[in-house]
Amino acid sequence: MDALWMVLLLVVPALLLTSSTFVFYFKKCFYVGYMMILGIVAMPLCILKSGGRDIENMRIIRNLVRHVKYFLGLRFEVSGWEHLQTEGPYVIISNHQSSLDVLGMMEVLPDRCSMIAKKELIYAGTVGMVCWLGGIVFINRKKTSDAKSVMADAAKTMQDEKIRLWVFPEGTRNQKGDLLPFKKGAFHLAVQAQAPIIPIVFSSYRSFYLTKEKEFKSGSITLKILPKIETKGLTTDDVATLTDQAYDIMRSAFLEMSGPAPLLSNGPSKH
Ligand SMILES: CCCCCCCCCCCCCCC(=O)SCCNC(=O)CCNC(=O)[C@H](O)C(C)(C)COP(=O)(O)OP(=O)(O)OC[C@H]1O[C@@H](n2cnc3c(N)ncnc32)[C@H](O)[C@@H]1OP(=O)(O)O
Ligand SMILES: CCCCCCCC/C=C\CCCCCCCC(=O)OC[C@@H](O)COP(=O)(O)O
Repeated sequence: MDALWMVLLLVVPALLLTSSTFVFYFKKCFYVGYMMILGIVAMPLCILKSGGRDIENMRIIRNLVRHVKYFLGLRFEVSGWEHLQTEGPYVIISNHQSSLDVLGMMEVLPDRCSMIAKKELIYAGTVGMVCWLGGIVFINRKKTSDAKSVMADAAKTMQDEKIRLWVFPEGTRNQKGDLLPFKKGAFHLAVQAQAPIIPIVFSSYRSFYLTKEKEFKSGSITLKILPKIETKGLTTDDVATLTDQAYDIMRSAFLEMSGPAPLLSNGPSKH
């Protein structure tokens, strides 16, 4: 009987820990569960600091989230810090591979910067509530006219309240090894606010995080902050060119940092 318990208590966990599928699900569940717990901690702190929804709450969120990378075995290397030394409002754009991107965002998130997110995120329990408290702008991706009007309001707020917004121009998570064509919302936003765009490129996660293969190892992520793209004087007519310009710059940086894309059946096209 004792031997059976020995097997159950030592061998089974040892086997589980060497199973990459088990580690994958364990780390993912830990990430979601721990972020939910951090959400419980963040809520009262945000309410006490600002009394409700306020972009200043992002400082609390940033400070609370920054240590999570250690539990997941992730390291971030950031280059181009000087490009974030820009006064006033701007739009940050970055590629989007996974919800793990939140950890990288919190490494470099400037003051008075919130995000544009899909409206479904507000229902993600305590994380959703904290997103609301942090001033995240929620858009309905299925209704372009609604999303456009929310983003037009956001452009005005950026100017009036000197805030920055982070947008994922791919519009969805993507781990195909190349950037998806960019949606135009981020570029309309920057032109409407007459604010520069600061591109940030996350290197590929494929050396440590593979969703199909159920692998989640320790790994290192490079974040490259690129020089700002000015939009002063640009109008709606310039948005398509601006989108192409940002896409080309970010795609080159992504491929340079991450190696060439794996062969896809349909190669990337711009729009
Ligand atoms: C303590 C624990 C707590 C932790 C909390 C941590 C917080 C972390 C939060 C992290 C948040 C991360 C969230 C990530 C996401 O949710 S990504 C998904 C949501 N984001 C986006 O979708 C942004 C990118 N999408 C766009 O910008 C789209 O353009 C959109 C506005 C949504 C419209 O969609 P769609 O119609 O599909 O796009 P098109 O680009 O093809 O546009 C169609 C035509 O409309 C014109 N357009 C677009 N936007 C605008 C605009 N703002 N103003 C005017 N016109 C606009 C566009 O030009 C197209 O017309 P033409 O073809 O040019 O004629
Ligand atoms: C319906 C709820 C939305 C799912 C969120 C699940 C709960 C997550 C809880 C903890 C994780 C902590 C970080 C949360 C931030 C997640 C942001 C994110 O990555 O959203 C996905 C969105 O960019 C694109 O969605 P799609 O790929 O188009 O789908």
